[in-house]
Amino acid sequence: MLSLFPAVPELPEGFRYFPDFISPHEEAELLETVTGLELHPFLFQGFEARRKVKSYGHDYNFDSRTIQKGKEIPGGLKQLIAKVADWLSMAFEDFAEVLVTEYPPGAVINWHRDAPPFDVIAGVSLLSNADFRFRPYDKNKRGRQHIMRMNLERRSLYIIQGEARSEWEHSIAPVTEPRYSVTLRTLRNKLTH
Ligand SMILES: O=C(O)CCC(=O)C(=O)O
Ligand SMILES: [Fe+2]
Repeated sequence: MLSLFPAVPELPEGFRYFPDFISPHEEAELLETVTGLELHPFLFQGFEARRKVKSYGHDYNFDSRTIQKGKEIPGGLKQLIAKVADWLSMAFEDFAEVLVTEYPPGAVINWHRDAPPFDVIAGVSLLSNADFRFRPYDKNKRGRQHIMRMNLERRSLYIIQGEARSEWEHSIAPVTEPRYSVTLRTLRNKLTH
């Protein structure tokens, strides 16, 4: 049963985790959609990461640090977006950006906070589990004991907002099996175009 009570109370404030947010059938349908998309290696300051991405709705450019209107959201993702919006009592349109990421075996996402223009982050995991980590953003508060780890299960949903968004960074350790994620993000300030 899905419940609004956080399943992982010891993780940072503002992080919520809901295992089995989608059914195996919904996961299979989403996998059909995401494996049919043309993803490209994530590029940052000329460095090519092993994970592949594609964003829809709006695009954040990491080099110019600006946000622009992007590609149309694929039909096969719309039901998921509606389900997440419903679950959070938000509107479909609140999710300005939809990011699809593919992690081939060995791929990671390094320590980061998501880009400043975004506000709430919702992540759905597909195909395999991941070793998801948090550490304080403030270097002075960091130590080995401050890394919090959790097993992010396939078909789960997580939400990052509040302190988990502003005071903590997150990362994913090298995956051992292929994994996909669909990340939905709201904007801090509504765009005028
Ligand atoms: O794959 C995930 O669930 C995490 C993705 C992520 O942290 C990001 O794209 O900012
Ligand atoms: Fe992130």
